[in-house]
Amino acid sequence: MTTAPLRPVPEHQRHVAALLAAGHGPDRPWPTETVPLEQARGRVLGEAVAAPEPLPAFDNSGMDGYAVRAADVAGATPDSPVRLSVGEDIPAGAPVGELAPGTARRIMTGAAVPAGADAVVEVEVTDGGTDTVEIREARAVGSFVRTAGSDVAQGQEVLAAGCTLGPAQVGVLAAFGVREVVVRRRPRVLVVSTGSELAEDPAPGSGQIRDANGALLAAAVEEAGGVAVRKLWVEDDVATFLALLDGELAAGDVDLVITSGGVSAGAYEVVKDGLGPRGVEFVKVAMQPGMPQGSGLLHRTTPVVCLPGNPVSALTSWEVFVRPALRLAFGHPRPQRTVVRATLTEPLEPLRGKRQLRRARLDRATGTVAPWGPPGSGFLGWFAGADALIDLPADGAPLAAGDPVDVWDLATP
Ligand SMILES: Nc1nc2c(c(=O)[nH]1)N[C@H]1C(S)=C(S)[C@@H](COP(=O)(O)OP(=O)(O)OC[C@H]3O[C@@H](n4cnc5c(N)ncnc54)[C@H](O)[C@@H]3O)O[C@H]1N2
Ligand code: MOO
Repeated sequence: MTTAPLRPVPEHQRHVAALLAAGHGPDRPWPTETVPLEQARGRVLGEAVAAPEPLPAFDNSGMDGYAVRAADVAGATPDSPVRLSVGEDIPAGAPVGELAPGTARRIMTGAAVPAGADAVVEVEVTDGGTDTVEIREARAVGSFVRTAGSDVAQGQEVLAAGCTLGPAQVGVLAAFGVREVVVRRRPRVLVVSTGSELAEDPAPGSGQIRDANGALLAAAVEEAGGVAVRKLWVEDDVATFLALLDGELAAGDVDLVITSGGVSAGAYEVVKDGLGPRGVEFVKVAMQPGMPQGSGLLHRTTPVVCLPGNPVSALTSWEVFVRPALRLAFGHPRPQRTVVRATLTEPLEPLRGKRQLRRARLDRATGTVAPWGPPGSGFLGWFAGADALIDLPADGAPLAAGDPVDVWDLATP
């Protein structure tokens, strides 16, 4: 058997990224949809939002105290306070009139500053009076007055297209009375697990296992900002597999197909045997885990990425090839995981000829990283206890405890 050279990881990353971005670009951006504000958290904003009104909408008090004319209290000191008669209270939410010259009005935080007032004196430097008030310190014009538009001016771009909507962004939209938001449509992903060993029954029979990859990849899709439209299983039968894919794609609601299993060198490689003749490319990438990979277009339009079946290989391949490419395609502002430099807690030996991604635990406080479990691709239990991947370049010198390494922080949003 001849062996083709392994494809370098960056080359396959570019390949998958180009595949997923095909058909989208500045002229044909990812489609958008309108969702209620309550469902917008975590979504990518589809178009910029300009402030429909100033924020705050009216001059209001930043303190509980007294609305005054600064000139009326200009000479106030603790030894020589100024006494003013107190007009009607201004609680927050109350409509407000004017401030008569030479008087003060009690005002609460957030209440509208009356016309004529140009400063608020906080209650702490007064005697708190309700008929008259003794003011013990002068305050400059504008003190504790939050002027209209001082946060966001009317018409100002408050959120840029392509940002993600977290609590602060959702909050500012609510402050403007925005009820619906235009967001990028979540990429719709069909997840297909392959393998006759996968049991549908709760109790697998002899030689059978449960489908871990379906749930794992559906969760990965959702975590990346996509939606796993359907999660299916198919046995190792090429005709059944192809019929299933053709039927699913006919529904027209799938942006990407992810398969797992059936891509290596065995006798029953359903994915490779079924999709190879349809032009999907199967290669070996210089990576461990995740060496065998497939990618191409189904029906000339829908990208398919075929991941290896070992669960650790499937998830690592997802992280390295699919997640960044998918997020880039639909315009997520942070397609990549954060990569940090951290100090190894124990020695590691890089592989010859393959880049290796080792499951690890990252201590973000101390900047240290501990390999977590063996390097083999069957150790899903160990992966479940990890929160990072140590990225070891191929052919590196042996690393000692205390050496710095690149680490992908899987906890990054
Ligand atoms: N002779 C060779 N054998 C293998 C090679 C090779 O180059 N030459 N590559 C190895 C590598 S590396 C990997 S990775 C695997 C990839 O295998 P496949 O993608 O063909 O996957 P399967 O054979 O179907 O399954 C592999 C392994 O994973 C389990 N599996 C599959 N699907 C699921 C699932 N949905 N949930 C849980 N576990 C799953 C499956 O039972 C196998 O144990 O090939 C090596 N072999
Ligand atoms: O390359 Mo495979 O994904 O290690 O086991």
